[in-house]
Amino acid sequence: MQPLLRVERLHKTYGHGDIFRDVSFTLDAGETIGLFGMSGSGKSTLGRCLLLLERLSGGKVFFEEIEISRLRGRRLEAIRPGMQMIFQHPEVSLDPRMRLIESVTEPLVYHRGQEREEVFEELQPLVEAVGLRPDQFYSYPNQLSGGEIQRAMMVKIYSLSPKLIVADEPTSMLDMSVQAQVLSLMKDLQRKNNTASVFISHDPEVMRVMCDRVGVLSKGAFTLLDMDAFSGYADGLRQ
Ligand SMILES: Nc1ncnc2c1ncn2[C@@H]1O[C@H](COP(=O)(O)OP(=O)(O)OP(=O)(O)O)[C@@H](O)[C@H]1O
Repeated sequence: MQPLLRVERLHKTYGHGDIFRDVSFTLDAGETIGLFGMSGSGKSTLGRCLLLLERLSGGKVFFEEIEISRLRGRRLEAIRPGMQMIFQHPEVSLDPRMRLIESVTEPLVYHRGQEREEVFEELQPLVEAVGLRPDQFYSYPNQLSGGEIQRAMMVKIYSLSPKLIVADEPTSMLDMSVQAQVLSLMKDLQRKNNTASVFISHDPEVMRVMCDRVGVLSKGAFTLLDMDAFSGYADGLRQ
C-alpha cells in the first residue's frame, strides 16, 4: 500500500537560522501522527509546510505519490480540498459578519454551484454528528462558544471529505471537558472517514489520546517515536 503522505528531508529556515531540518516520515490513510515540542520549536511551521501553505527551504512533499511541493497555481489548488487545516483560533478564519451557515457551506457552494440551503440539507448527518442544532448555524460567530465554533468548523472541513487534516492545537483554547468532547468527535470522524491526520500539540496527554506515533521537534531536529517511546520521553520531561 502506498502512503498517503510522504515527506522527504524537509527543511525550513527563516533566514535567522534553521527552524527544522531533515524531517522525513510517511503517513498512511487513517493514521495520526503527532507533532510535539516546546513553544517555538516549529510545530506550526512544519504543519503549514506539509500543506504547502508555507514555502519550503528544502525537501519534498508527496501526496498520493504526487510530488505536490513541485506544483504551483491551479494544479496545486486542485489538490487543496483533499488537505485541510484546523486552527487553534477557528474564529479567526471565520468572517464575523457571516452567519455560520454561510461560512460552513461556502466551499461546496463555490465548488458545485449549488444553493446554500441545498448544501446545508446534505450536511445534516455531519451537523448531527458534531452535536449542534441546525438553528445554531443561523448565528454569527460571536453568538457561539469556542467549542461550538470548533464543532461548526468540523462540519465545514469534513464536508470536503479531506484525506489529510493538519490540526494545529485545535482544542487548546477550550476548557477540559469541552476539549475531551471535541477530541473524541475528531477521532470518530477520522475513523468513519479513514482520514489521516497530523495533530499538533504541546500537551502529552492529548498526544496519547489521539496519536499512533509522535514526531518530536527539538532544536531543529525531528525524532519519530512510537507511543511507548513517547510516553517515556514525556514522563522524562515531567521529572
Ligand atoms: N513568518 C515568520 N517569519 C519569521 N519567523 C517566524 C515566522 N513564523 C514563525 N517564525 C519563527 O519560527 C519559530 C517556530 O515558530 P512556530 O510557530 O512554528 O512554533 P510552534 O512550535 O508552533 O510554537 P507554539 O507552540 O508557541 O505555537 C519561532 O521562533 C517563530 O518566531
